[in-house]
Amino acid sequence: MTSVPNSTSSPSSPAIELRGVRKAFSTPSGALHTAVHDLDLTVEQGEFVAVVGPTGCGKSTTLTLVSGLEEPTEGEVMLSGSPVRGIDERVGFVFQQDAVFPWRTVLSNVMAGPRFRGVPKPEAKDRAREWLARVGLSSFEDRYPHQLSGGQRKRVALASTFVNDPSILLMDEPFSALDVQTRALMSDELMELWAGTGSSVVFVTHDLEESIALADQVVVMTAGPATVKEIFTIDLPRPRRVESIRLEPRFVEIYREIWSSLGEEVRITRERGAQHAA
Ligand SMILES: Nc1ncnc2c1ncn2[C@@H]1O[C@H](COP(=O)(O)OP(=O)(O)OP(=O)(O)O)[C@@H](O)[C@H]1O
Repeated sequence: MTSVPNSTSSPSSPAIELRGVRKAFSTPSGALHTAVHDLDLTVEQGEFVAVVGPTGCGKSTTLTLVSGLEEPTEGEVMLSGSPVRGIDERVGFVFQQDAVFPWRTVLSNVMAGPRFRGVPKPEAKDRAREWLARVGLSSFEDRYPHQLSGGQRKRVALASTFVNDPSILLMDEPFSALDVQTRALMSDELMELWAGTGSSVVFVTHDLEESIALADQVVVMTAGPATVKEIFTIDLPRPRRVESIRLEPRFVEIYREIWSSLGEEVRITRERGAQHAA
């Protein structure tokens, strides 16, 4: 997989654009399985977009296409106006599993990205320490990942991503392994870290409350193979705090609206599952 420099980017183009995208995988039996089809999606520069949809519909596949880890079978994926060709240095990832090196200290983990990108060691260390301070882990820099809590490991993963100054951030259920309270705290921290970076975020989640609390737009995908069913603009003011905003009447109203769209797709997926089981 090649790493592509960002010399052809255009600041006026959308950060991410998928046009008429289809992705089919070949299955072990030799058949083709279409994961996403007719997918058109635009994420503007600096926008936070959450993607929700029933299980197995194609949300992660959509992210892997944007990341350059997979190529579309049909259609185009563009980042800042230029087609995606392999993994792009402008893109940062945070997944459900913590992408940390278990044999490296916290500081060394956060320095890894800048070092890989050729930043001299003293500067990489300064930048890593700055981000560790932002995520409240300055006094943990000499620990190893196994000596941290799940929330702390997630903070290391966030610091390790933000330290590379990504213009695009792809997040695939990053907080789903955490307990409910830590999850809400991490969402608040993510919003604080993201504010002012100008980066565009695509955040995949199963949690509709989380998606509304975080995003500018919530994209509802259909039962698989996925396409975009509906896009909801979240007109809640920022800054937001997850625990208080979810009690606001407007939040509850938005939740109902989106659930009436998403719930239908979830039912379709469940019924299909029941038919397979029958
Ligand atoms: N590499 C692959 N080879 C074959 N099929 C795949 C591959 N990756 C994904 N799929 C299939 O494509 C479909 C979409 O998968 P994907 O992981 O994108 O769904 P998802 O919406 O992220 O699921 P979940 O919500 O459960 O995490 C599924 O039916 C899955 O089995």
